[in-house]
Amino acid sequence: MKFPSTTVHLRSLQQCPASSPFSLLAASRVCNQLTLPLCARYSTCYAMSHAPKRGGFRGNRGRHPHRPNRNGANLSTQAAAAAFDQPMIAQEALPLSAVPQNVQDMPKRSFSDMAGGEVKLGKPYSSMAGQLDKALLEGLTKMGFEYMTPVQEKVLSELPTLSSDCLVQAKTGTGKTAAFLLPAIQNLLKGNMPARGRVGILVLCPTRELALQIAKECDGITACLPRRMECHTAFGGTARASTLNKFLRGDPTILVATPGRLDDILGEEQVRDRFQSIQTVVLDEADRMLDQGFAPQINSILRRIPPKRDGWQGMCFSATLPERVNDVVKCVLFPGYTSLSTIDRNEAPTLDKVPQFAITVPSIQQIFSALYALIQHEYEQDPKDFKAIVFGTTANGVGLLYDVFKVLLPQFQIFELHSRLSQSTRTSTTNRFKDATSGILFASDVVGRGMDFPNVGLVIQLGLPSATEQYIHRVGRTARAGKDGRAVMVLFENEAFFVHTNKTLPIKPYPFDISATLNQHYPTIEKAFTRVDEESKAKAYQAFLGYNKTYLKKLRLDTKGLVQLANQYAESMGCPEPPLIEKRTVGKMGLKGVPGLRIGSRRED
Ligand SMILES: Nc1ncnc2c1ncn2[C@@H]1O[C@H](COP(=O)(O)OP(=O)(O)OP(=O)(O)O)[C@@H](O)[C@H]1O
Repeated sequence: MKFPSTTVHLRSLQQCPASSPFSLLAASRVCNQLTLPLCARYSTCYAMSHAPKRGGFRGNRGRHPHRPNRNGANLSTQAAAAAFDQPMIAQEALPLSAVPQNVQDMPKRSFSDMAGGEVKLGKPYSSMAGQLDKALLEGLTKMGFEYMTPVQEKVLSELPTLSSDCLVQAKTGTGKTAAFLLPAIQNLLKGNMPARGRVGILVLCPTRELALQIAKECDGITACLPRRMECHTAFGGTARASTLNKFLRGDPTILVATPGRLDDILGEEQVRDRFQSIQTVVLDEADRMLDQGFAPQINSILRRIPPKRDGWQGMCFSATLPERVNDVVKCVLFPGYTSLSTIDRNEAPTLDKVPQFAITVPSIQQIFSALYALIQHEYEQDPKDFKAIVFGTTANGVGLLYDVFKVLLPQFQIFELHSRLSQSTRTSTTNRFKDATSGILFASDVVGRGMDFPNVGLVIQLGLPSATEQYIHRVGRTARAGKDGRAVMVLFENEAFFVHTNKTLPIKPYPFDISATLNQHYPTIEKAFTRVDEESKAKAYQAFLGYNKTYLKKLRLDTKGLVQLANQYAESMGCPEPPLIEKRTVGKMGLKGVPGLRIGSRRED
């Protein structure tokens, strides 16, 4: 294990019984709280213990401290060592008798509470008194945000002014949302508040779920302001008229929107009028917002709101900022903008503490049994509060996984989230999975970026992610806010190139050989598929063809090979013959005349 080499000024050492890592951590927290007001410089007291033989203290996922840690790391030591990046000047830790008996009495959700080690402690928010409005600080306290995360600290202390243009990169789950909301809101509070009914801050993000999540965090931050600051949302999948009505009748000082719906409602002059006092435009998941999919809508939005030269602030945030982004950010950032990053140039872009693995099976027909075996194995290793996300490649593919795995794994609470569901179902499932202590979510990329599902300990990716960045964001659904997590890819032979071509990603072969168990699962899986609707299989088959058609070269396949592969996939779903596919669809996919397809209509006349 690598420890940071920063010099540590150890001023005081307090010993406590080795058998009690909880008390140890609690003592260090109390020490931190007591020393806060005393120190002009930031000071921290750290917990460090000899971990039990095979593992260590697992952080605040609520595990028993003596349970073995599957990652094999001594986490309490790791946490303390990582935290050693900060000088220690605590005068004296308290005797253990002074530590509250119930660790849950401690402030919740503070990164300093988390023994994960990756997210180092930042300055306390209380040190921002005078720079951030008192009511905002109160809101943060209520949310349990006691210390700044590194990206929050960087943005709040290194931006030339709180209204400066910036491009900011920080790893997934490290608090970027508050890092852009705080300066933008503070900027309004210091005299730039728009008139009633006008938008002061516009946040653009790629999905509806993320828009709701950002709005919720915004409401938390502004909760203690003496005058309510309304945060509205605008996204597709909801009635346009009611969104518009709410927006026009309300006082949307902050608007969080997805590009399509905003572009649509900006067609109304009344709506455009509301943007005349805009102060800040944020692109969250900026690389996604500026890619070819969204760029036309973003450009159209930017043409309809006051021009950049009017002086509004542009903020672009993401965990992934590939080079190509620099060419396009100029639509929202003026030259000379501030670039901030908490990620070292040579560092892997994923969280260091997430062990990442890949399982490669020889044929596509083994993919379902491999996933089944993997989930079972992971669960057996760590059954308490088992909460996982399984990403599939397409909405219909995910729908199929949900259908079969709810039969295969009746002991779990199973969820599905993808674009083929109604918006109300998507919203309620998102909320239920956020609140769930355990369960398995089968998801498409609608929740691949930005979404914060607390305590997800495992992310599985089945098949190829659409890009390296997407892989990184999906992995980032685990180990958020300083917690632990693991990530596993399940690929078949032709897809294995992903691991070899992405050398910067620390993906290792899965440490347990599941291949021996695959055969024994076939009958169970076969049986489960008899309970899955044929239409669900047909849709998944078609989606499989469409998705993999875009990767033909990388998969080292021609169109004939692709159809053969899809037919094997259908066979593994228990289809006696390949599902019918409409002539029109075959044409659209560019598969006209390819042998192996069964052309015809599935609709019963
Ligand atoms: N200072 C803080 N103290 C405690 N918790 C925090 C703090 N800042 C953020 N969080 C929590 O950490 C989690 C992750 O934050 P957030 O969603 O903003 O991360 P992110 O960097 O935007 O992630 P992604 O790259 O996936 O979009 C959330 O639950 C958030 O409420």
